[in-house]
Amino acid sequence: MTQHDSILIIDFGSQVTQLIARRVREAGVYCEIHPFQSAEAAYRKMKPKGVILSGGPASVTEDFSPRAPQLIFDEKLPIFGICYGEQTMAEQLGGKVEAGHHREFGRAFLEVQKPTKLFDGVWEPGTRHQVWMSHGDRVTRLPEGFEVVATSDNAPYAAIADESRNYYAVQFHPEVVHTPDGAKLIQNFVHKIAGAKSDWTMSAYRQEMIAKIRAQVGRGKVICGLSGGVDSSVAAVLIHEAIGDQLTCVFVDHGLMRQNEATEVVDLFRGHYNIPLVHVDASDLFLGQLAGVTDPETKRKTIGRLFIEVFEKEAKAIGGAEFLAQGTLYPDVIESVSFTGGPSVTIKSHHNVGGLPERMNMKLVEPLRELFKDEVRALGRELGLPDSFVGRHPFPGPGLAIRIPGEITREKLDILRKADAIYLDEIRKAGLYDIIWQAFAVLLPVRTVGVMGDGRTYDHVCALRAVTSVDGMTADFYPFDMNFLGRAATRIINEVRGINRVVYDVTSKPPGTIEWE
Ligand SMILES: Nc1ncnc2c1ncn2[C@@H]1O[C@H](COP(=O)(O)OP(=O)(O)OP(=O)(O)O)[C@@H](O)[C@H]1O
Ligand SMILES: O=c1[nH]c(=O)c2[nH+]cn([C@@H]3O[C@H](COP(=O)(O)O)[C@@H](O)[C@H]3O)c2[nH]1
Ligand SMILES: NC(=O)CC[C@H](N)C(=O)O
Ligand SMILES: [Mg+2]
Repeated sequence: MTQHDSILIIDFGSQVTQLIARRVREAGVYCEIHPFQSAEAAYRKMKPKGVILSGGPASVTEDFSPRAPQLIFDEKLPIFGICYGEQTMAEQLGGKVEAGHHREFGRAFLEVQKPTKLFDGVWEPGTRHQVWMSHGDRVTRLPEGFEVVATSDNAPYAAIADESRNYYAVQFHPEVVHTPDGAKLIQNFVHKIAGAKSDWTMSAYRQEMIAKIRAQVGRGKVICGLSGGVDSSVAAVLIHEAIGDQLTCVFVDHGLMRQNEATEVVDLFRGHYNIPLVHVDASDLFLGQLAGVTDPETKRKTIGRLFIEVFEKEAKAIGGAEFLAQGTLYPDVIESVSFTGGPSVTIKSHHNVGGLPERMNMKLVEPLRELFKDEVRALGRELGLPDSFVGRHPFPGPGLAIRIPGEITREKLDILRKADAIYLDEIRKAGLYDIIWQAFAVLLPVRTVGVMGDGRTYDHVCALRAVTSVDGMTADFYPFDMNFLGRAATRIINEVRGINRVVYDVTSKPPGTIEWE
């Protein structure tokens, strides 16, 4: 891979470290997040132009709290510390931090005291700006060479700088949208202070990945599970561009797809691409094994196992394949090494084909593992994928199975497909599809009494869900206007036999999850 100018982000476990990476990438600069424990090795490998230290839950006043590797100071790199990053920087360079009695959470106002390269073209001395804070500790003595460049009511050292060494640190979080000018400060750091060039473009990425895939795969054969979702479609098209017909895609119709989805995905794909695509109708297999299953985890595990069976069979049918392509994204990679990980509980076993390669003895091809979802979409556009693929809402691997709490039957699947199609149709007509991150209908295992045409009905309840999100990790319910909801509900009840009541889900994540199971 050609060497890009890059920024190393050292993670101390903040909930929003990924946002720092997004802001740096938006500035056109390649970056990687590494936990503080392995940051030194990452530094040696990456040779970054600058380092950003993230926030984190620990307190530098505690024994054995995390520190940045001494190497980054010895190497005289430009450094930008954020929150915990400011605190550990201050401590490591000879200043002092105290566990504060002045906690600040949420919105705060910053008073700019002095001009700095960090504020260049963004903030003038003497002006006030909204920032977002989330801290209990604070810096109480500056290390030598530093001066205060901005203050807030509860953080006299809200922004500090040692311009001669290119060291900058802030107590607030510039990476979140609640700091409206934060992205510009991060841009100033990566461009004006660290001097990194904006060479992180999807067209460069495409060329590099093609070379990399060719080098990895050689004359080998690759199979790729194609769902019609953004990630697997982009991965398939990119790999095909690299190795042509050494790639075979497999679309598994498990009978849990939305209305017309199987034909649409297969037609659209075959219509646009000359990529060998096997369409497996496995609905009898999946629905048969799911009969009588009501427990959400058992459903998910059954589906995961059957996916493996089907892939194994298809790989054999093409005479074996040495490689399995997956649309793994950067957030998946980070989560699996996350510093905050600890003994976390399993909320739900997300279906993915992660278990496949070991069982099938295959090597992984993961051309998207350095990208965020929005970058995958940009790469998809760069590759000329139609909007019908690139702009699609995510759809879970287990499909409608996890949108029918309780037992799954063909009849319930039919009812849900119709309701879901009407709901999405109304969303498109209202021009909301691209604003909403994900929307779908859920068929509840509850029947209620209604009256239609003077007759009594006793039918299912349908719940509608729509969320806004950035990456699916957290989400808010979408605040539809009541007229919209009324319109969608009326159409569903009138047009779908089997549903006589519609409700709207107003739960955010957390505490809810996006899917119901
Ligand atoms: N019906 C399917 N047939 C074949 N492979 C599938 C199917 N459903 C899921 N997969 C595989 O599982 C992977 C994970 O699914 P996931 O839904 O996370 O990604 P996606 O469908 O590619 O994109 P999106 O998240 O936008 O839906 C896919 O990339 C694909 O390889
Ligand atoms: O490929 C997938 N396999 C799964 O098993 C799965 N479960 C949930 N999802 C999708 O992930 C996002 C977050 O969902 P949850 O808040 O319900 O965990 C949402 O976008 C969900 O649709 C899945 N995707
Ligand atoms: N968000 C943070 O980085 C918090 C840092 C530190 N834990 C504090 O409370 O001050
Ligand atoms: Mg999907």
